[in-house]
Amino acid sequence: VEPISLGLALAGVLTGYISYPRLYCLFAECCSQKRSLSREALQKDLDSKLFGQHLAKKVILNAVAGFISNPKPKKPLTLSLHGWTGTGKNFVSKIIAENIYEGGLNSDYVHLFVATLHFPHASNITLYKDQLQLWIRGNVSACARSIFIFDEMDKMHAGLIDAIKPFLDYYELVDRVSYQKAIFIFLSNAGAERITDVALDFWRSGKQREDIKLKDMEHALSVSVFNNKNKIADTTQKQTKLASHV
Ligand SMILES: Nc1ncnc2c1ncn2[C@@H]1O[C@H](COP(=O)(O)OP(=O)(O)OP(=O)(O)O)[C@@H](O)[C@H]1O
Repeated sequence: VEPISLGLALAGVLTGYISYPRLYCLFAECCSQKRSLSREALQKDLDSKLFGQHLAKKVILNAVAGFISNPKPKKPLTLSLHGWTGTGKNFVSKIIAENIYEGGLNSDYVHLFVATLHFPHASNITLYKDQLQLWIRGNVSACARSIFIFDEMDKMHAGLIDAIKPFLDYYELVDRVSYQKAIFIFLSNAGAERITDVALDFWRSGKQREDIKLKDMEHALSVSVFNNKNKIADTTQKQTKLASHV
């Protein structure tokens, strides 16, 4: 085989490989999922890995599976997870990410922000706002199904939470970009005391933990948020208002 013909053939194959997305996606991570999310696989993961969180499991399974199977969601999926440290909020976010992208938290399409790490100085709030909005816009432009996880929401400046708000509404386009397929997950310790109180009340009255219904927790969270007129409560109230699933 002549070197020139061989070179041309190789170039042809490479061009075909790069220009044919499905083939390319066999070897590299792609925004369009390699496998669509399986409700059964997510349920299996939640059941086998996440313990003692029957309410979170149910809400997360229905919300995530329902959202991913909807070809035209009207707004992004927004989840707000509350609880004491070490109760599995980051853990369950990882499970969600892994069920959508093989790379999980390491995927190019999954972005984790930690309030105290990424936005430490209240004096830089204007800069953070601009950077965060540009980051979200850039990444959703590149991949509509981007996942953004915000940890320590209770420590996040309320102004920064306001900066996320425009992306979460029922807009078809914001500055020519659609955010309707994106997923936003907010994690915080806020409301944890009330959640424990409810669990303790159930235990004292001889009921099973699994008897706790979502409405019991929703009521407890809203009471704890609205009764506290401090800064943390303000950010928590904003957080729960941002989310369609708490
Ligand atoms: N409900 C749970 N089921 C199974 N494992 C859990 C659960 N909760 C926590 N873990 C284990 O503990 C580890 C720490 O939990 P995780 O980081 O998810 O807590 P967190 O709620 O996000 O805490 P923080 O508020 O401090 O961020 C997890 O990586 C996991 O191994």
